[in-house]
Amino acid sequence: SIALEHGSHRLGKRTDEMMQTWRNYGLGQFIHWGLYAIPGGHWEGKYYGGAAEWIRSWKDMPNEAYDELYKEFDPQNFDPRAWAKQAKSLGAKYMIITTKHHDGFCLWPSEYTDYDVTNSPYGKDIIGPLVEAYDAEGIDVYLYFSVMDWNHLGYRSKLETEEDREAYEGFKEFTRNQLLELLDLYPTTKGLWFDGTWDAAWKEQAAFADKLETEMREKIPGLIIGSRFRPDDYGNRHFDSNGDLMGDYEQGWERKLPETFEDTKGNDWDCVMTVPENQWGYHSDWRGHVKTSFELIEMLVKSVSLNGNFVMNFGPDGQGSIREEETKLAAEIGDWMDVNHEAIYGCGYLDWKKQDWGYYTKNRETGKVYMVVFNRPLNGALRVKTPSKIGLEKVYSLKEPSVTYEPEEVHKDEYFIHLKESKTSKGPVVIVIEPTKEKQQEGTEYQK
Ligand SMILES: COc1ccc([C@@H]2N[C@@H](C)[C@@H](O)[C@H]2O)cc1
Repeated sequence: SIALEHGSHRLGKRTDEMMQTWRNYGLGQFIHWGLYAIPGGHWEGKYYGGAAEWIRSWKDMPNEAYDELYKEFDPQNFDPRAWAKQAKSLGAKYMIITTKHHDGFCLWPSEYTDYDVTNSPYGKDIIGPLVEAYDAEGIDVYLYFSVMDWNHLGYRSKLETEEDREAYEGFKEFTRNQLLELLDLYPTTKGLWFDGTWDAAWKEQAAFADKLETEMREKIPGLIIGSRFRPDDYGNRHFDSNGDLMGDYEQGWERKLPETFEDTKGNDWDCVMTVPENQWGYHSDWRGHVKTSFELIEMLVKSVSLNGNFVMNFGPDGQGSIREEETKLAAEIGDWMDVNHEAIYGCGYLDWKKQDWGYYTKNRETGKVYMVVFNRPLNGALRVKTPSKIGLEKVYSLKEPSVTYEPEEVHKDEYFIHLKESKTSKGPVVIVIEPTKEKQQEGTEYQK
């Protein structure tokens, strides 16, 4: 292997309490909110087809016009307790909030820049009340932070001249100051979700990022930081030059999902997902495919079945309101979670053969197996193939445990479970299997 000073510092998974808690979340809420929500994907009557939070990079909108928007930021409808209550009913166990997106505007009162909420008409901290409201609902808070910062004069995407390098040193110090400031101001933060770290300039900062990550972890022991923060000695991110995972979990699944367990390399991971095809910040005119609650529930279940967390994005509008499409989805998904959360929280991958009817999840604590059925077979028979020596002790409906099933053994270690569930149930049906304990191989019995 290649000698690295700033590569992965840990082989294998973190097994501490905070990471176990993270692993068992299942469902999270992403919130993208900032100045970009004011134009909402339009400028001077023109429609912007890109991601709304990237409108500053649109040729039809001058940077100067965007950079004046902070003078209009006054979200009188902002109600953090309402947001937190909605997230609770959705069933989210954690929330990731954009403290600073690529535009550099800070939703918290930062000592290190004037480009923050205190200099907007709104004038008050946004992050603090959000952290408080979500903590009160028992939803863990994580802070999204973009290293790339279009507002800071020292930011560079690449370091070509001596002047670049000097300016960038100031930018690095500014970045460190802001991150340590965030952890001081919001000490109940459980982790950081980094973005904007693909630039060549940042990829040269292995030593700086490594030291800073260590400092942040010292400030909040157990802090959870994904693979997207630091580059290794050769500028490799997510996986170091030896192929080992950087950070505590893989942060590579943005608007896409792994297909197989092999795709996850057995690591912890999260998938962050937009409701439309590609809008994180508020866009007032969603075009193209908007996902239904069935699609989002399937992505959630698929994520959990492959040992990942699924983080659904919300983009509040410029006044601080959650749009009606997201409110409707939160209610629909929440209704399904009310009945079926046992198949999500604390669950993960089960190594039984994947079947066409849907996904298995396994509760890590109890060993209970959940069949989440998205595709009812025409013959109503759900095929289950277990590893040899594992039987199906008890099988019943999660929603109505009095509805039990007698599996029909159709081959060795292969069964049909004949669906009885009423077709009226909205969303996928979940069947619980309590598998028989693996029978001891002969001779392995310890002497009594
Ligand atoms: C270069 O392509 C992208 C795509 C999306 C992003 C940001 N990551 C998502 C989590 C959103 O914050 C999006 O703006 C950045 C660069």
